[in-house]
Amino acid sequence: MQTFDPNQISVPTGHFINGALVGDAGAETMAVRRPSDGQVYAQLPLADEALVDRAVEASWKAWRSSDWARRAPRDRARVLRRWADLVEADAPTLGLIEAVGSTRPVRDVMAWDIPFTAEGLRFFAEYADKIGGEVAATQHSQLGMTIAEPYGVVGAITPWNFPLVMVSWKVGAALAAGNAVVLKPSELTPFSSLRLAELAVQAGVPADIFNVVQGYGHVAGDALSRHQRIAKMTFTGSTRTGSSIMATCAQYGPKPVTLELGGKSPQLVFDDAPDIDRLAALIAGAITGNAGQVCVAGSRLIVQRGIAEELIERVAAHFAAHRPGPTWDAEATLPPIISASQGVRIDGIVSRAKEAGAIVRCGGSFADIAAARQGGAYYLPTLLEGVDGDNPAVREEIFGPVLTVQTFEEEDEGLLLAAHECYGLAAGVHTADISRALRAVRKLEAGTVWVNRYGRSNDFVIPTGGYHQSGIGKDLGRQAVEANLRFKSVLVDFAVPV
Ligand SMILES: NC(=O)C1=CN([C@@H]2O[C@H](COP(=O)(O)OP(=O)(O)OC[C@H]3O[C@@H](n4cnc5c(N)ncnc54)[C@H](O)[C@@H]3O)[C@@H](O)[C@H]2O)C=CC1
Ligand SMILES: O=Cc1ccc(S(=O)(=O)O)cc1
Repeated sequence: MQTFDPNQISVPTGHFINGALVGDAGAETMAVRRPSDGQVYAQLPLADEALVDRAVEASWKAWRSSDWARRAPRDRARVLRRWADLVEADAPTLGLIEAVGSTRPVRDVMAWDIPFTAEGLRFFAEYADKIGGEVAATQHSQLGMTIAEPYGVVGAITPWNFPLVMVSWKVGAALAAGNAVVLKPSELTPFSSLRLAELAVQAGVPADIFNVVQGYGHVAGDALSRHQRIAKMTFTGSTRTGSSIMATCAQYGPKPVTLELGGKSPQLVFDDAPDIDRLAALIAGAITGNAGQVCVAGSRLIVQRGIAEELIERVAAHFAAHRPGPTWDAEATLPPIISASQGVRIDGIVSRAKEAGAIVRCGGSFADIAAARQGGAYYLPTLLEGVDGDNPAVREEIFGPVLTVQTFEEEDEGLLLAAHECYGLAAGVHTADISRALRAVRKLEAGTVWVNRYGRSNDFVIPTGGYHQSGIGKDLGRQAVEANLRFKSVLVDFAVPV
């Protein structure tokens, strides 16, 4: 059953500058495809350096001349809350723009992405007046203090896997702290952020305080990172691109970066893990959700031998039960891969994994369904056994529904397997033994450790971010707001006669 007709959805296109959609007559454009069936559904103007400069200069002028940074934080908070309300009210439009152009099934967009976008904005609104400077312990004739101040214009570059949610996390934190933002969304999912920007203006965000430029990463994203008026960059995406942005920020600044990057997150399961049925569903869901296109996807199952076969069998049964299909198919449970080339990349890693000894327990190929024959890419949930730490499927971020399995006998052996040579984004630990769980929490080198659960709740106060090559800094939490503030030290000598 089809929940909406993708051919009936029209999307806003262009850049968003000075509170309105902006075309760019004569500019190069790109055909944007629906991931679900590979069909071109809109054209996107591509920003060059001059367009990026125009958007950033406009934001900088607005930041200097409007009262956005100077008004009481609670007044910014009120605008963000209104924005959140508009996002929820606009779900019938915003949600369909998101679902038609991304890998997010419309059911999930309405139940998760829209509420998470709105609640994320509310969370940052609540923090707007909660973070301040401090009074220092100085001699009594002096007053020493720090004052929290916004940076100015923050540059944000976001990925395609959760287009709306990622934008709300980056932009919400920066605006709450009193910054202006110029956003470059992924060129693969560019449109929902335009609608979000329209709603921001309706909510009362002053013109040019939130601008959006569209285009390729190596052109528009690079121009944004290099721009002299961009005081800080925040990015989510691959480790490779994050490193390149950081190098650019060092060369053209230096300016600070927040980077939320790749992962290869382990699910460490002990023999005594509670409720094997629930656990199997959780392990399967953590790698098939959004077809594995999640930075914190639980992509490596590391399981103690006593429970291994029973768990693997149940996880494989969940995998086999999936029904791939377009984001508008009400019965589909597995969404598409974002693009044909990403599909080829996933299949390439699986092929190399097999050459290196991996045994395919299930999946291991594209799904042959009608939407795939039209041009969508669907990869079957894949379970790979017989892998060691050198196998490409264990080492490389796949960003698809591919789970590797490794088994162990002793706790230390399991913890050793869970450690990855470069990534440290998230980890799951499953055991009924609280001491063992806490030992694992201490030993795992990961930015987030979930015990007997996996994945985010709506506790936005818990930050997300990686260790090692999985990133620098945090999205969400108090830390995300702090990362959008700089602290000025002030010392007043009031013993001086004036
Ligand atoms: N951590 C996460 O949530 C994500 C991780 N990835 C990983 O990255 C792999 C490749 O996917 P891509 O879409 O190519 O990721 P990417 O990291 O290259 O792209 C993410 C964003 O960065 C921009 N970008 C690309 N090159 C840039 C540059 N030189 N300067 C500034 N901005 C630039 C893109 O336009 C997009 O907006 C995936 O297979 C996956 O492993 C991808 C998306 C999200
Ligand atoms: O892929 C992006 C992403 C998804 C979820 C989370 S978390 O569950 O909040 O850690 C973080 C990033």
